[in-house]
Amino acid sequence: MEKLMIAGGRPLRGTVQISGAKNSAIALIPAAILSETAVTLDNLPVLSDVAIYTELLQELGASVEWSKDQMMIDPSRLLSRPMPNGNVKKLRASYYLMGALLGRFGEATIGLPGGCNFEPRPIDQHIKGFEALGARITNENGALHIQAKELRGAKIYLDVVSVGATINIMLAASRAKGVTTIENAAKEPEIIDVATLLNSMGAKIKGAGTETIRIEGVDALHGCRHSIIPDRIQAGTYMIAAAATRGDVIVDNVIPKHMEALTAKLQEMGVHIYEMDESIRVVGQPEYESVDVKALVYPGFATDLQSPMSSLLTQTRGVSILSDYVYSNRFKHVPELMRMGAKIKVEGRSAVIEGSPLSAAKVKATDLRAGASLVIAGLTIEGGVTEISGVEYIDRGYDHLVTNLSNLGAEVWRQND
Ligand SMILES: CC(=O)N[C@H]1[C@@H](OP(=O)(O)OP(=O)(O)OC[C@H]2O[C@@H](n3ccc(=O)[nH]c3=O)[C@H](O)[C@@H]2O)O[C@H](CO)[C@@H](O)[C@@H]1O
Ligand SMILES: C=C(OP(=O)(O)O)C(=O)O
Repeated sequence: MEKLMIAGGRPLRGTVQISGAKNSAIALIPAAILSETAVTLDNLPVLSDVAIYTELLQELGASVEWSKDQMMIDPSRLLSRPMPNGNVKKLRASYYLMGALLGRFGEATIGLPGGCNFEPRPIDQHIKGFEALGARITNENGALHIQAKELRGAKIYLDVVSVGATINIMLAASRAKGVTTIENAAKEPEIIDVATLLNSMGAKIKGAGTETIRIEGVDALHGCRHSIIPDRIQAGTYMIAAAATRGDVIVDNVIPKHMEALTAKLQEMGVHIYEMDESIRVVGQPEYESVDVKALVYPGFATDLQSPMSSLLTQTRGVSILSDYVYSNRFKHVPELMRMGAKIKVEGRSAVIEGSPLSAAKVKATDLRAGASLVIAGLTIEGGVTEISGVEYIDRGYDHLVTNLSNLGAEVWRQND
C-alpha cells in the first residue's frame, strides 16, 4: 500500500491551479445518461471517483472517451442493467444512477452506495422523492429496485436539506410528466452546475441555488457541451494549507463567492486574503486568533472543510470550538491529529481545539477530508517525517496533490510500504 510522506515546516509559496469540482463531476457524469446523444464535459478533475464512474457507465453500455480534463459520454446504447454490487459500493455518488436511470428508463436496480463512511449516511429523502414521483421501491438483498410505470411531477418537501436528494430528484423529475417542485432544497453551487447541464440538455429547471426548485418535465433530452465549476473544497484546502504553513499562495481558477464563509473565517483569525476575479491570494501570519466555526449547509462553512480547518485551529493562540451541524460525528481525524500532539476534545457535535505544537507521526486517513487534515498538519511540522496511510481516500478528491504541493515548495512524496 502507498503512503504519503511529508517533511514539513516549509511555508507554501506560489500558485496552484484548482481543477473542476469532484462533487459536480460525479453528478454531471450520471446526469449525461439522461441524454439520447453525446454529452461532453470540460474541466473534469482526474480523480479515482471519476474513474470509477466511467467504469459504471461502461458497464451500463455507454461509450466514454476520457482524455485529460475532457470526457465525452455517448449514452445512446445504454441499458438499465441491475448494478447491485461492485463499483456502486465504491463511491457515494453512485446513488445518482438511481435518479438518472429512473428518469431515462423508468427503472433502476442499484446497490446501496459506498463512499466516505465517517457516520451513517441515510438516503431516505432520495427515496421519498422517487416515491412522490410515482416510483415503487423494494429492497432486494441490499440493492434498491426502483420502478415507475410513469413518472409524474409532484411537490416534494425535503425533511433535511440534502445535496444528493435535491440532485437525484432533479434528475428523475426532468423526465417526469408535469411539474415538480422541491421545497427546502439544498443550495450548493454543485446543484446549480447540474441544473445548468440539464437545461443545456433541454430540461426546464428554474430556481437551482434557492430553496425552491421548479422542474417542468420534458419528453427527451439531448447532448451538449458543459464546463464544470471549480472545486471549492480543493480550493479551500489549499487556502487553509497556505495559512497553516504561514505561506503566500495564489489559489487560481476559483469562484471567490463560493469561498466566502471560509475567507471570512480565515480573516477573523488574522490571515491576510486578497480576492481577484478568479483567484484568491492567501498570506499567512506568524500568529492567529482562536475562532469558533460552525459547519452548515451552503452558504455556511462547508462540512467538507471542517476537518482541514481542525488542523489550522491547532495553530492558534487559544481555544477554538468547531461544530458540525451537517454531520454530527465527522471527527475521525481527531484521534490521528492527537497522535501528532494536537489537544482536541470532542464534545457532542463539537471539537474543542486548544492551540499546541504538532510533531511528526505515523497516521492513517480514514476518509477523504480526514486525509486532507493530516496532510495540512504534516505540512506545518518542522523536523521529522509524517507518514500518512489510507492515501486511496485522499485520491478520491485531490488530483495532482503531490505535484501541486511540490510546486508550492513542500517536500512531499509517495512511498510504497
Ligand atoms: C457526492 C457529494 O456531493 N457529496 C457531498 C454531499 O453528500 P450527500 O449529498 O450525501 O450529503 P447530504 O447533503 O445528502 O447530507 C446532509 C445531511 O442530511 C442527512 N441526510 C441526507 C440524505 C437523506 O436522505 N437523509 C438524511 O438524513 C445526512 O445524513 C447529512 O446529515 O453533501 C455533503 C454535505 O455538504 C458533503 O459532505 C459531501 O461531500
Ligand atoms: C464526503 C465527501 O464525499 P462523498 O460524499 O463522495 O463521500 C467529501 O467530498 O468530503
